[in-house]
Amino acid sequence: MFEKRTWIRLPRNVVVGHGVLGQTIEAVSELHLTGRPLVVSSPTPHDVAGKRVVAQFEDEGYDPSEIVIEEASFDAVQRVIDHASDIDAGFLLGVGGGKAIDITKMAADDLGLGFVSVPTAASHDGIVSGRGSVPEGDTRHSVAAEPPLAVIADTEVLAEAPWRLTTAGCADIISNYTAVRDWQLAHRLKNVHYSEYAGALSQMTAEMLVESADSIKQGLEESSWIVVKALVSSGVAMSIAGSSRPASGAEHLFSHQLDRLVPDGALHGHQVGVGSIMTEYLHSGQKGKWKDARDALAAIGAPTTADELGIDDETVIEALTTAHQIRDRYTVLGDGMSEEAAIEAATVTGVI
Ligand SMILES: NC(=O)C1=CN([C@@H]2O[C@H](COP(=O)(O)OP(=O)(O)OC[C@H]3O[C@@H](n4cnc5c(N)ncnc54)[C@H](O)[C@@H]3O)[C@@H](O)[C@H]2O)C=CC1
Ligand SMILES: O=C(CO)COP(=O)(O)O
Ligand SMILES: [Zn+2]
Repeated sequence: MFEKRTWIRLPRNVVVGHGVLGQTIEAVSELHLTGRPLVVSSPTPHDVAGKRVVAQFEDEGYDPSEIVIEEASFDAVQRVIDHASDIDAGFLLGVGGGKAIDITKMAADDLGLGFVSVPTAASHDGIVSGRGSVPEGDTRHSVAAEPPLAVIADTEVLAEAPWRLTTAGCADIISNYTAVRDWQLAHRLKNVHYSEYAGALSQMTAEMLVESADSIKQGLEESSWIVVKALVSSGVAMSIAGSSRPASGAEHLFSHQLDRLVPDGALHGHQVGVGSIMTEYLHSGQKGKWKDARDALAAIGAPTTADELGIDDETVIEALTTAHQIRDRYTVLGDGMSEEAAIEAATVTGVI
């Protein structure tokens, strides 16, 4: 008997391009969201976009409220939930980088309210996904949450963000290669469900980004356009899979572990990029494709070494040898790397 079922949740409106922040009300009103909007952001995104979003709602006769959060934590999610309840919010808009968007996504999910994603940086592929990612103690939670009903990605805003945020977004996409390899490995060894569509979409997204590397240049708004479309595509792959598997393998475990060891370390995308050079080596050996991963990252100006991440060699080795513990996700790291093997992988690939 045929019993397969799937339920793919996707945003209804994905609005990308020059000046689209000015269409926020239009994109939202099409969704029939009612009640008070709550605009959630972090300090800089509040200044570059959050204030404008609030002003637009005021001009249109809504009664918006705002809250600025400083860090990604379950406490921050709770503060947003409490504030939303106090003001009787009708829907939430997350304005900012990955952390502000994840916090808002998770709060809206808990409250059962609509959520709109307004990225101010093309720095990660959570802008569209139905996942929220929050650290807690020794672990990292990647929790299912309703994806945004709408995404409003203004390339004018994204292009004015510090360039390193855009190269981080590129690296988050380039890491899809190793994420998919880990997923396929887990499928073969552990019978983890693998979606051919999600895997192929994720891989193709990385290929298209790498092929466009020559057009991804600082100061070109076109670059934000290319990167944000890749981030949307990667987020859709996660939605199809119903997990972050297509975009998060051992290179992400490595990065999450670095976040614990060095809380104010490097950007998420940059860390996963460097991680993917090493995990590609673990998959395919010295003569394998790790150089392609490194060259693709170097071509867009993303870090390829521990030094460029600003993280010391010992911490990289500690993160590599302990990354498998951070969550129950089978990858090429298996049940852990020995210190000698980690040093070998990091040295051969030039990471340390
Ligand atoms: N839910 C999901 O599927 C995914 C979640 N993530 C999560 O996202 C987070 C990483 O996101 P990031 O954006 O890298 O970090 P982030 O949210 O900390 O932002 C990095 C910095 O950029 C600043 N910033 C943002 N926009 C700016 C602008 N226009 N101008 C000036 N500064 C600006 C922020 O204020 C912050 O200081 C991690 O927690 C990661 O786990 C990443 C990928 C997928
Ligand atoms: O960063 C992500 C995909 O790029 C999300 O992955 P996690 O599930 O590992 O948080
Ligand atoms: Zn990521």
